[in-house]
Parts: sequence; structure tokens; C-alpha cells
Amino acid sequence: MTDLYARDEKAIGTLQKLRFFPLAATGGEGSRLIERNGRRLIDLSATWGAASLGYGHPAVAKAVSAAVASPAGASILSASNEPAVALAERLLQSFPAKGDQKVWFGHSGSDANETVFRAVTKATGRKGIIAFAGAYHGCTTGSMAVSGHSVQADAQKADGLILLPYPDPYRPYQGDPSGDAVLALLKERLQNTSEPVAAAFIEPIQSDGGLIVPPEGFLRKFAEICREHQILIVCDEVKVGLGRTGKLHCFEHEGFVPDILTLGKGLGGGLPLSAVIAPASILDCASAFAMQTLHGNPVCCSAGLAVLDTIEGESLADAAERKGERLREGFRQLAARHPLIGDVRGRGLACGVELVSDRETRTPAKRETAKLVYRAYELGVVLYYVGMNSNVLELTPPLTISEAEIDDALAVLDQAFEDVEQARVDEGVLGRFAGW
Ligand SMILES: Cc1ncc(COP(=O)(O)O)c(/C=N/[C@@H]2CCCCNC2=O)c1O
Repeated sequence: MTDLYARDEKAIGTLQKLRFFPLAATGGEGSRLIERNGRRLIDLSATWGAASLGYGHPAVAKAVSAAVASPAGASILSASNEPAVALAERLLQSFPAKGDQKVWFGHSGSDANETVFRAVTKATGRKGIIAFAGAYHGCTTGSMAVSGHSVQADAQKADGLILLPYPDPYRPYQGDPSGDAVLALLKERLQNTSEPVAAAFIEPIQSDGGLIVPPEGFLRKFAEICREHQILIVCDEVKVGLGRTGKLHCFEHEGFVPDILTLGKGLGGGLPLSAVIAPASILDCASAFAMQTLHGNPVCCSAGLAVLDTIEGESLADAAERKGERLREGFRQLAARHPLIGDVRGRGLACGVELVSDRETRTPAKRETAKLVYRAYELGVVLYYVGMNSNVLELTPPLTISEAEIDDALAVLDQAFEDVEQARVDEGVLGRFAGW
């Protein structure tokens, strides 16, 4: 425990903490987080996907330095600025649905999803919302209202919220790995609801719910049913968007185009920036309706432009496909030696590794998962876990991670698995780290 971590515990409340081990960073370079003692850890999380270009990427540093040296104001609320307009134009160019789309800028995935929830109900006059168990759309009142993650079970939910099971091939609803049983339930719920539904929120890969890739074709069929009922489809790509899965937008893998797309985390390359792409009829439905003083500020939007330029200029989406396959193949090789590994899944550099205490019964290995990430930290690798059973390692490294760093991290994790399986990680270490 460093003195920095001790100061953190003394000065900062736990309201905003989700801690797994005593990581206290004093710097970052590329895919490495640096601690005061000079230890350089490989970060397989990229701060939950926000450091999409790693730490200190020169393109982001240059863009932010220039913007902050002569800021074009600090907001889009009551004055326009070039970086925000240019970024909005770039995002619209990237979105395949051609028509009357516009952009809204926020600070976080939470405020983006909250804004969508409020705007679609206002614009359509409908109150119903469809979402999925396990979904994490944010931690503000309005984004929790349309979420289904167990960590927010006591949050106030939207009136008329329909929560569906997310189609998980490893833990299939009603034993149906195709996801068709979920679609049948959707049809049944729509037939029986008296509340017209405004929108359906879906993650194309469910992230905090367990890094779950839906069955082939599910999203396209889901979209077809929604469109039969004039339900707007909101694709939440806050974590898996922007090249991470091997395509710029994750929905491109699924053969459909959503009505609304929410982006965040990696868009700002580590700075607070989110965006909504939606029909103008939604984003123009009112003024002064979803605004915060620093929304659309030119410094963060300059970072956003640098991120998009770098993803394109360094072909990071294609690289994510290749590096993600290397990572998953590495875990499949670890699975041959470590029975804790029950399932390896993902697309590109959005990977999930589900840990079980019994491969036959697929019993979630919650304690072992917490020990694994703690031991990995001690050995020099940062990763966290997700999932409704807190037993899925989440791998969302910087898109700029090298193949050598992937290989080095896998070697460390091999040792960490060995230490957990040989009961060399003391139960006591987890006491102060509650995780989810
Ligand atoms: C698919 C998806 N949509 C929206 C959000 C909320 O984004 P913000 O935390 O930037 O408000 C998130 C945030 N996910 C959480 C953030 C809290 C810590 C746990 N790990 C996450 O990635 C998300 O994954």
C-alpha cells in the first residue's frame, strides 16, 4: 500500500470508487500505468476503455495543448466553436444512416444515455422503454432508470420499463443459444403492454453485464421486431465502439443500423467526452433541455478529433481485430492449463474471460476472480472483472497495445492463475476491495 493510496483513502469518498486492488498511478505511457516506485504495469483495461489510445498519445497531447493554449470558449451551449462543429460533422460522416441526423455532446456515457431516454420520450410522446437485464447504461438517475445491472437493482426504473434477458450463448435463456426465446418473449411483452414503447436500448456486446457477444443474427432480428412497432433502436457503444471490435461501429458486424448511437469513454481518449448521433427530430425536439455548462467544450472535442484521426490514420480497427484474436488465442491456450477458465469470447479488443469453479455446472468463481485480478496487479498487470456474477475478466486494452505487451501480459496471467489455483493468494487481501 503506497502513501498515495493511503492519502486517497483519507481524502476521497467511496461513493465514486470501484476498487479491486491498491493501484495508485503517478503517470502513464502507452499501455503502461506508472506507480510512484517506478513500477510500469501493463493496463489491459485502459481505464474501462476510456484510454482508447493509451496514455500520452502524441496526437492527443498535441491537439489538447493547442486547444488549451487558445480555447475557443469552453462550451457549445451559448456559442459555437470549431472543434465541436468539426467533430459533429466527422461523426455524422461516419454514421451509415443518411438522412436528418444530428449530434449532441456530453461528458459521459451516463449523460448521453440519460439524454436519449429523456429526448425520445419527449419527442415521441411514448413512455415505454425496452432494455436488458445486465445492461449498464450509466450511473445518473435517468441512465440507471433504463439499466438492468444488478449493481443498480435498487435504482428507480423508468415507468413501463421492459427488461429482457440478454441472449448469452454461454448461459442461454431457456436453454436456447440462438436468442430466439428472447425474441419470442419480446413479442409477447409487446402484445401485452398497454404503454407504447418509445425506444429500445441495447449494447451490441453487453459489457458490464459480462462482456457477452450476442448470437449471430440476434441484433438484426431484434431490430426488425422493433421497427414493426415503430420503436427507436438505441445502440449503446460507449465501451465497445470506435474501432475496438474491429469495425468503427460495433453494429456494423450485425447487419443493421440503429436509429440512435451513443458514444463515450474512448471518444475523448481519456478526456471526458460523449456523443449522441440521432435523428434531428429527436435532437431538435426542444432547446435548453439537456445541457451542462462544459458540454461540447473545444479542448475535449479537439481530443475527439485527434482520436478519430488516429483510429483512421493508424488503422486501429483492423489492428484491434488482429490483436484481439491473439489475446483470445492466448487465453484459449491458458484454458488448457487452468480449469478456472470456462469461456473465452469477444470481438476485436473487447474480450471477456468467464471463470467458473466447475466447467460442467458452470458455477461462477466469484472469489477466485477477485483473487486473480488482485494477484495480476501484484505481478504487474491491470485488469478488472464484470458480470452479473462478478466472474468475467474484462479485457479492453488501449487499441495501441503492442503484440509483445499482449504476450507479456498473458505470461503474467498464467502465473496469476497458477497462484490462485494453488491457493497461494491469501483470502485476507480482498478485505478492503469490495469490487462490484
Ligand atoms: C456500455 C456503457 N454505457 C454507458 C456507460 C456509462 O459511461 P460513464 O461511466 O462514462 O458515465 C458505461 C460505463 N461503464 C462502467 C463505468 C463504471 C465502472 C465500471 N465499468 C464500466 O465500464 C458503459 O459500459
